[in-house]
Amino acid sequence: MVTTGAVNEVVLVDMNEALAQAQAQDIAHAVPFTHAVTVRAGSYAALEGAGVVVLSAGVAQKPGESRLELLERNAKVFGAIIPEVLKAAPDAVLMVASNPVDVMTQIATRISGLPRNRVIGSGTVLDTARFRALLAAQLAVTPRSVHAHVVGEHGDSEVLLWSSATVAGVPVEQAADQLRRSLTAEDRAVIDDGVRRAAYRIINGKGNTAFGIAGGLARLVSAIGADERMVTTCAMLTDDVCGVPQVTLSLPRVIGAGGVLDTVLPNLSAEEAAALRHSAEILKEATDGVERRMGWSS
Ligand SMILES: NC(=O)C1=CN([C@@H]2O[C@H](COP(=O)(O)OP(=O)(O)OC[C@H]3O[C@@H](n4cnc5c(N)ncnc54)[C@H](O)[C@@H]3O)[C@@H](O)[C@H]2O)C=CC1
Ligand SMILES: CC(=O)C(=O)O
Repeated sequence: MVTTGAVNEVVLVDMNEALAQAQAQDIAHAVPFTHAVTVRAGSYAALEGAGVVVLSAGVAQKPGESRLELLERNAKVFGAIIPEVLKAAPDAVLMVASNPVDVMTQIATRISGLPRNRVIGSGTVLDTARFRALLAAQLAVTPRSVHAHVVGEHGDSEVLLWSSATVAGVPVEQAADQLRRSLTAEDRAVIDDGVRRAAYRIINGKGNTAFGIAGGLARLVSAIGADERMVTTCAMLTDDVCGVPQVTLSLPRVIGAGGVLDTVLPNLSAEEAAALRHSAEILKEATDGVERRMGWSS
């Protein structure tokens, strides 16, 4: 957020106050090279007046662990922090990054009692970026010129929408022919694996992922601040996804002042629709289970 100038103030809150102080100082020392942003650490009270509060507290995956395995631990953390956040910043948009992000977004929606469009999960904003980056490299164009989306879970069951992926409005298979680049079934399988397994590979190599999600969160925050009506994939509690009711997952959403303003359902092939339904069912089961166990079922 500091490097993009998306905001004019960043406050870091963490139960490890020394860590928050140290991170705030380190980040503040980059400010002279970037934008006029104030960066400081503080208590929950320091969030007063915040336009967006990013929730990234909790535990992260260890090498080999899936996102869904973090569920119970992070649900308890959200039970503790969300009331504190809302006491200080009752008008903020909540942006959830903690994993498993789709389920955590639904939990945040329930605990906060806020309208669902004010509780956004980063969801597949990162997977969509990974898809665009890998597809762009394959086609030798810049990622910004590739329009392609990943929908469903931010996790193992996510769905790469190949059927609607385009460059200059041209379906990617045809674009690849015109650009004299290979995009065979094997190439597509490598890209699919590169997107779906990216977090596992990065966590194996460096212990966490940080820069990609930071880029995605900063982009979402700036779209809210500038009331941009930017369309990007992110997660929100949704009435019906391919026949699965009341499930939180990612679809392309219109982001502006106040959070999610609208949703666009892309055209799906029969295979993509079946995969999205499967992803929705996995998330529905995980969310219903944790809500029951935590006594939050309505
Ligand atoms: N949505 C996405 O695409 C991504 C999500 N993540 C998720 O974000 C979360 C954080 O990841 P990292 O920053 O790598 O982990 P981390 O372990 O470095 O940071 C988590 C922080 O939460 C704090 N914390 C824990 N319980 C707390 C509480 N009750 N109150 C206040 N602070 C508390 C800890 O002190 C720690 O500093 C994880 O769940 C991770 O899986 C990480 C990267 C990408
Ligand atoms: C950690 C995580 O969710 C990611 O990098 O995709």
